[in-house]
Amino acid sequence: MSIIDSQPQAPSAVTTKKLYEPYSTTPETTESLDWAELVNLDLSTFDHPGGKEALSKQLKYAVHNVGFFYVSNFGLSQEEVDYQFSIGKQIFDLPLSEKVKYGADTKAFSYNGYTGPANHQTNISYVLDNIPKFTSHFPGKEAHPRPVQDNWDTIEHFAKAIHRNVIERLLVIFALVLELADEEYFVKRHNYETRGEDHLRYMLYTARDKDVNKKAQELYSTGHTDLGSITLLFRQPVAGLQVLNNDGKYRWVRPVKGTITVNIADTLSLLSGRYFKSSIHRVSVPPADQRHLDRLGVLFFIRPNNNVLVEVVKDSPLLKREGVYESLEERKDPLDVGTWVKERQKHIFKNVYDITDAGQGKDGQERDELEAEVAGIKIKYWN
Ligand SMILES: O=C(O)CCC(=O)C(=O)O
Ligand SMILES: [Fe+2]
Repeated sequence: MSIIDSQPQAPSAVTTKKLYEPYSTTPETTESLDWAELVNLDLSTFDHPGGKEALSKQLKYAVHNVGFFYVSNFGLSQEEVDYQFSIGKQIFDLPLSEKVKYGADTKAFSYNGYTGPANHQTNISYVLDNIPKFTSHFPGKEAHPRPVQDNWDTIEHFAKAIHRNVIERLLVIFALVLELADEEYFVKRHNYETRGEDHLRYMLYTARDKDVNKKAQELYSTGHTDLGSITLLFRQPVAGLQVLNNDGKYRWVRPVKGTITVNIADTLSLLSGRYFKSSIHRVSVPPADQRHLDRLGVLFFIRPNNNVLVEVVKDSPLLKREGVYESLEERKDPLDVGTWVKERQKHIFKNVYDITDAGQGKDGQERDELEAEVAGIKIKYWN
């Protein structure tokens, strides 16, 4: 044996990974469900000559009419994605007493940290742990439970790779759809180092009893739109997510291996004069062959930087042709994203979580579509 072979191995990212078994993959449902037909953007073509322009053509219909799509070939291996699920599983396997030590400050309407029973007195059907951007504006790993602390560097690498490989590319594609002269228009407004309330979320829906599901009208989460720019969903093959189609019916969004499911959210929609569709979606109890399974997700909620104004992008030839500028309502006082996000989070905590969150709803209450005005902007939500 050579001297080199007998040297102790320096700890590396790979040895750290061996701390956990990969999250076991679940068989797909065998039920025939009414699946939504969504486009898939192959991001490996982005840098080819004419690649991003072709991708913007491919996405044009979906951003206006559907609001949901997939992306594939985003430069991270399946192993790296699976590992994120392992971290999520380790977090939720911790005893409650451990998780609540890192609870989100829900009184300040903050999302960052653990939210679940005991630090938030609602009937929510899921638990989550949110991690903000890896910038100096937020506390570091000490603010998160042990599995996050132990994997801090891996999570940071993952989050930043997603920003570079997926978010920034999609933001260029959106600018191309709007035919903007500056294809970096949205990228500049989502600068990683600038303060923003983006977060990575590990999220778990625990399988529930038949009776509880019935009381909750067979839903894990009621219809809603997300409030940021876009949401990315890494998914296990447990069906549940549904998108409201233009025909007024919910369709299932199939979890497709090797892809990320993406949906457009309210703030990006507002920046486009509501031309981009922020889709209403919800989470159903899974189909019969999967409803005994816990459902774990790894999600990214992306938002523009806090200092960005919530105002419609000027000089888009597409928006001009579509008559979007003519239909806009004047806003007198400017609104920045930081204020808008805070007001929306407050609204969600007060009106959605505290009144009826999806989990179990309130006895006998209908799930109504409601309208409200938050920071002078009309929104819809569902009880
Ligand atoms: O769990 C899912 O599939 C979707 C979750 C979702 O819509 C949300 O957290 O906003
Ligand atoms: Fe959502």
